[in-house]
Amino acid sequence: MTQHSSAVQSEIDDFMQGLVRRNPGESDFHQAVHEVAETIIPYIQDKPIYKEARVLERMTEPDRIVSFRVCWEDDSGNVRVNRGYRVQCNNAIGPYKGGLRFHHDVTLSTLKFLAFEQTFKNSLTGLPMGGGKGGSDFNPKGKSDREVMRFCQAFMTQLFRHIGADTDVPAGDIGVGAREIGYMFGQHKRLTNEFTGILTGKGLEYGGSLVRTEATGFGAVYMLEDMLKVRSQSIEGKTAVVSGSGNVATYASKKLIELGAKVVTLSDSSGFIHDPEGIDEDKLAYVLDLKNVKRGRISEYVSEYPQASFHAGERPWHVPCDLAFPCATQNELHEEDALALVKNGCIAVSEGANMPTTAGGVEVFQKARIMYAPSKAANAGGVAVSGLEMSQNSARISWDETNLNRQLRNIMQTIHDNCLEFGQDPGDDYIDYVRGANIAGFNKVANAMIAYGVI
Ligand SMILES: NC(=O)C1=CN([C@@H]2O[C@H](COP(=O)(O)OP(=O)(O)OC[C@H]3O[C@@H](n4cnc5c(N)ncnc54)[C@H](OP(=O)(O)O)[C@@H]3O)[C@@H](O)[C@H]2O)C=CC1
Ligand SMILES: O=C(O)CCC(=O)C(=O)O
Repeated sequence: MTQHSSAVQSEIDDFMQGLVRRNPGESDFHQAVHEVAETIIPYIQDKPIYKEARVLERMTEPDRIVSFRVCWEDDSGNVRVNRGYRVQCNNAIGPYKGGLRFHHDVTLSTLKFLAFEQTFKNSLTGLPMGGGKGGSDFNPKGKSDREVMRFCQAFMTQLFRHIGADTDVPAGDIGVGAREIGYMFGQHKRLTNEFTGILTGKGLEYGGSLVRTEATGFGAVYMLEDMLKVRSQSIEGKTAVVSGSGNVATYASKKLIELGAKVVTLSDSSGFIHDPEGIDEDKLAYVLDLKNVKRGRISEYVSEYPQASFHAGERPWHVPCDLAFPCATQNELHEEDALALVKNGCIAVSEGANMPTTAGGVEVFQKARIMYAPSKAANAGGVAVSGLEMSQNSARISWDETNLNRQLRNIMQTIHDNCLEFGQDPGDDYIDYVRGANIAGFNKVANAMIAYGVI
């Protein structure tokens, strides 16, 4: 962690006080902005153009937030009411772009932090995409397919007037996978009588892109592979601890297994499984079926594979490993977890989830000088392939898997190299990927905002 002069520190403190005053009680949003302010305010000290244009103040005030009632009927004919949102954070470099989250814990604070981080992440991909995020406090867990369908249709009936292929292109996130995207795309088509690329993560039969399903998890592993390469190391033979058992966790595990790592954990919100023999391709296929088809719990893994243990209500970070991949949700890796990882010899962390490590945890990693890739860089592969899905939809073409895999690999390499450019001090071989990602992401958005004048 860089020590700032007292003048710079007081500028950061003043900035954060103003942000907290304007956005009371939104702790996730404060956390995400604070991490950026800590690196961008020192960076712009000798760049008056950004300070005079108050670029950071403008970037932390979303362009627009829409909130709406979502009213639907459950299978018993009861009327249910949820709240839907779309946070359109910044469209300086392209249409708003970012996922939709359906989870009972969703609040405006969650979506504002996600939309803010998305703005930097999308800029890092090098593709023309602004930042947005949306969702609802609807919980798909335990709902029938018909209930999920009726909710998705009701949600899109409200959202459709705010999105468009050149305006705002949502996608999936927690609780929104292929099934939900299908229902929402179908409803949009019905409402508008248009077949356009207004969502990404679509099925391959109706405008989806190959490699999008795998992209976030694969990308997080590619990022770590590039970080290890700088230290002349590789993934082969390393033990990896992964959290989550959804889209990102399972495809990160798939790529890790392919590259010769031993993946020993997966988790969900009820606890984690530890398989000391390693989760191989067959076991992972079981998990994919369990989660995506049967919609079961990760604890069921131990009935199928009795050598594994289930740890109810716990997170996997105390299991010794070389590599850690938090791939479940925000703030799932706390300071004491980070201390345990470092103590047990973990050498690198790549964040598949968005902001999974608390500020205290990040400080532990940085003080220990282990390799640490923050989410806005490490999990950008998903939105990158979403950007490629948008390109394919606009051109009405489909690229093959080899082409898309190559583009994803190149984008992750470029993100890594940009972090390196802005994250290193002369004479110090430590790479601060947090600073590197923030500055590289900031530059493009800030320069576009300045080009537009005061708007
Ligand atoms: N999908 C994508 O392309 C991208 C996703 N991300 C981020 O990756 C993370 C995972 O997303 P994704 O895999 O798509 O989502 P999924 O819905 O497919 O899976 C989410 C996983 O996280 C677990 N989880 C959710 N909430 C909690 C919680 N409070 N505590 C513990 N575990 C929890 C879920 O368990 P349970 O089933 O018990 O809820 C599930 O295993 C999120 O942070 C998301 O924002 C980032 C970039 C792109
Ligand atoms: O693919 C997308 O547009 C969204 C991905 C996403 O939500 C994320 O990067 O957090």
